[in-house]
Amino acid sequence: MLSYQIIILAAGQGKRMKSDKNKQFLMLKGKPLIIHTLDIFYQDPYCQSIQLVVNPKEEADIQTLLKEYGYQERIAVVHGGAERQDSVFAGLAACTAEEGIILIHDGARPFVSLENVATLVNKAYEKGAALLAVPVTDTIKRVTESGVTTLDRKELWAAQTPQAFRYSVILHAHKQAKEEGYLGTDDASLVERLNQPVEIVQGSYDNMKLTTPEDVEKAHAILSKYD
Ligand SMILES: Nc1ccn([C@@H]2O[C@H](COP(=O)(O)OP(=O)(O)OP(=O)(O)O)[C@@H](O)[C@H]2O)c(=O)n1
Ligand SMILES: C[C@](O)(CO)[C@H](O)COP(=O)(O)O
Repeated sequence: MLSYQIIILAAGQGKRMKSDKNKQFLMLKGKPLIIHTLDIFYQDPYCQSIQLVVNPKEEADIQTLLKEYGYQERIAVVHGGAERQDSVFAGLAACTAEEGIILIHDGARPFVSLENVATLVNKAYEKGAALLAVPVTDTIKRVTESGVTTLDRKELWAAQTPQAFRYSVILHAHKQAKEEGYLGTDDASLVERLNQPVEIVQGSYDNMKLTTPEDVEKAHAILSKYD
């Protein structure tokens, strides 16, 4: 098994969660969301280092949490930017070893399995870029000025994180996107637009991102399965 570095993103505003505090501080079964996510990678012996990207205004609260949960080794706190892509770029710039495999993961996805992470890392090593994704279960309509059409569901996958890359591949893709003013909704899309191969690794529907208040109930249900 190969080791990897990971960038964990927690510098967003969590606006869609409509909560009084940022979503990474939301308590799930007595523990903050961001700690649930960190727990996963802290127990992985193949995780060499963590760049935790945060909003500078929340750094003090994050540092308090890291101290409380004893997470101070192998972790560096980095300041994020206005867009998710800016935060990833800050994380990439802060990576210590500028080679090997780098994972990029949403702090708001606390249920990824280490089994899926291991498959993903191997695939990225082999192909340069890979992401976890799940087949879309809805019927998806494309709505444009010329009307409504139905996309072929067999071809549709919902992108998740982690997404994994050889460091040189993702750094180059981010630099190109920055230069050209391109803003993507994930990191794999920055590699795709350079016509470089990106592989899908089938993940789990449990690897949800907590985005809206309804997701908190779903997250509690997932956690209950492991009680
Ligand atoms: N400028 C940003 C924006 C997002 N993120 C992180 O990227 C992940 C996925 O983003 P999303 O769920 O969209 O989070 P927010 O941007 O915080 O949510 P919202 O769009 O509702 O404000 C989150 O863990 C979030 O903290 C980040 O590090 N920096
Ligand atoms: C990369 C990602 O997880 C894709 O699902 C991303 O964080 C999506 O963010 P969004 O703002 O909820 O599209």
